[in-house]
Amino acid sequence: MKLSMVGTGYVGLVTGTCFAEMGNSVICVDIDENKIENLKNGIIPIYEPGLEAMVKENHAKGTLTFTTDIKEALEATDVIFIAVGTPQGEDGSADLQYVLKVAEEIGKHMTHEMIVVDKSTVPVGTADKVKETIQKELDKRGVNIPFHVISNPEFLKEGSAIEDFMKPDRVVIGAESEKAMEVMKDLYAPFTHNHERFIAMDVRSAEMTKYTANAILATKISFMNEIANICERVGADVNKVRIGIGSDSRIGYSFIYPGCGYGGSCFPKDVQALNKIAQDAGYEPRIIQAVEAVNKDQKKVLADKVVKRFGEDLTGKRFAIWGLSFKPETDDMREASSITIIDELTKRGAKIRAYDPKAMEEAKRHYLKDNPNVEYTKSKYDALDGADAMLLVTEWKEFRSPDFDEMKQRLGQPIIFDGRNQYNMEKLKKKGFEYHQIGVPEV
Ligand SMILES: NC(=O)c1ccc[n+]([C@@H]2O[C@H](COP(=O)([O-])OP(=O)(O)OC[C@H]3O[C@@H](n4cnc5c(N)ncnc54)[C@H](O)[C@@H]3O)[C@@H](O)[C@H]2O)c1
Ligand SMILES: O=c1ccn([C@@H]2O[C@H](COP(=O)(O)OP(=O)(O)O[C@H]3O[C@H](CO)[C@@H](O)[C@H](O)[C@H]3O)[C@@H](O)[C@H]2O)c(=O)[nH]1
Repeated sequence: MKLSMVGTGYVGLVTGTCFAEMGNSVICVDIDENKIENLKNGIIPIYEPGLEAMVKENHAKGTLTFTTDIKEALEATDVIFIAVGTPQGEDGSADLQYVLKVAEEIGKHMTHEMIVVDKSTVPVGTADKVKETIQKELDKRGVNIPFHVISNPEFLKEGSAIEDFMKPDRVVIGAESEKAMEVMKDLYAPFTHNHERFIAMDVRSAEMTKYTANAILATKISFMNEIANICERVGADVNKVRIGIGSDSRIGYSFIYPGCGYGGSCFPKDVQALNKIAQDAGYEPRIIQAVEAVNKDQKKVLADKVVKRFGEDLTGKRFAIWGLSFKPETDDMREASSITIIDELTKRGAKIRAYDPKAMEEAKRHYLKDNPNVEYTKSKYDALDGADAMLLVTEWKEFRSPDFDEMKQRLGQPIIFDGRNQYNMEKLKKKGFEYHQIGVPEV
């Protein structure tokens, strides 16, 4: 099939590349000239395991091409995906300006019948807005070209995006047009043929499915963080409670890991967008509001523990931070808990030495660029030298089994605040560490 992908970010680049890998011909479009130029030269804008090799291979074969010209893409293809950002607007709602701008461009330049697939996460009713926008442009041109707008929300996770896309739990398509639904079935057949994973529905339900999936996952995390906060106040250990409940298959083990809050480009904005969708429809969504409120506080919990241990004034103190990205296996810093934690510590006078396997450039360039109290180190151990404590914020694999003897030698004081409950409490205590976790009573 001949496809275009508008927006070559995490979703667009991964989706376009995976479709090309399955033998389709894909044109990726982005307004960011620098990004497109880099992609043409084999420079990948994001870190995502397995992506670079796949992009280069398909680009070399000519099945994956890059352009800033949507006109060229519209002329050469029959299906166009919209995969641009839908960031949080000032009132919490999803900002649709990028999606509608693409719709406008489609209406201005389409030359033949097109299937327009919305892959961005958008509020219920957006497909209608996309349709109206395209139609308005066609009317201005005085042409009558048929088109179908359908919804195909994306469920991939950063850090395992290729794997998630290649082996999806499900593919959700919302479409009113049978013709468009059949085209989508054919397109996704190589990804869904082993099991019945293709789920067809109406457009509005498909749009709502995406927000519901993210909101329930975020709810599990905030719920478990709340349980963790209760556990440590009543002398229970959330690590044991987690295993105790996960063994019930109705509850399950996934997404019940407590920690220093959820981040990323999706949960924070999508939970708030769902709140706004509900309010606009005249409903006050109390659970969803609580999920967001608990998460906001949870991002401060690790810093609160440091303050409780060292006092409000942290002048003259230095802390090592292990992990900056919002989760392992990505360089994405959007809404990362590390930003809140570092801000809480440095505003009280502390200095930070941070290490992350992939996200330090991103942190330096954007997210922590205005904070002069943060230094970056070449290795995880270098961050420890003389520090008053180490804070583990992101559970990268290389932090899972560190050399605790070297850590003890390097740290000024053998103190660890673990925001992801990675180590064995008894063993660390025997080695002479003071070790703090989330949801475990302080002794
Ligand atoms: N990141 C994820 O893991 C993930 C997963 C599922 C769904 N989503 C959703 O997918 C959408 C895209 O997210 P993302 O993380 O890939 O975003 P992103 O910010 O990484 O990428 C968006 C890209 O769109 C480009 N763009 C903006 N306007 C454009 C235009 N008019 N024409 C062409 N290109 C344009 C930008 O330059 C950018 O490269 C969002 O709605 C998001 O909520 C994201
Ligand atoms: O038990 C858990 C699981 C996750 N997290 C945190 O939750 C955040 C999000 O993690 P994850 O869901 O793995 O990453 P994302 O790449 O943001 O993926 C989510 O958001 C995407 C964008 O909408 C969806 O497509 C995915 O299905 C959905 O999992 C991270 O900060 C994690 O540290 C926890 O604190 N505890």
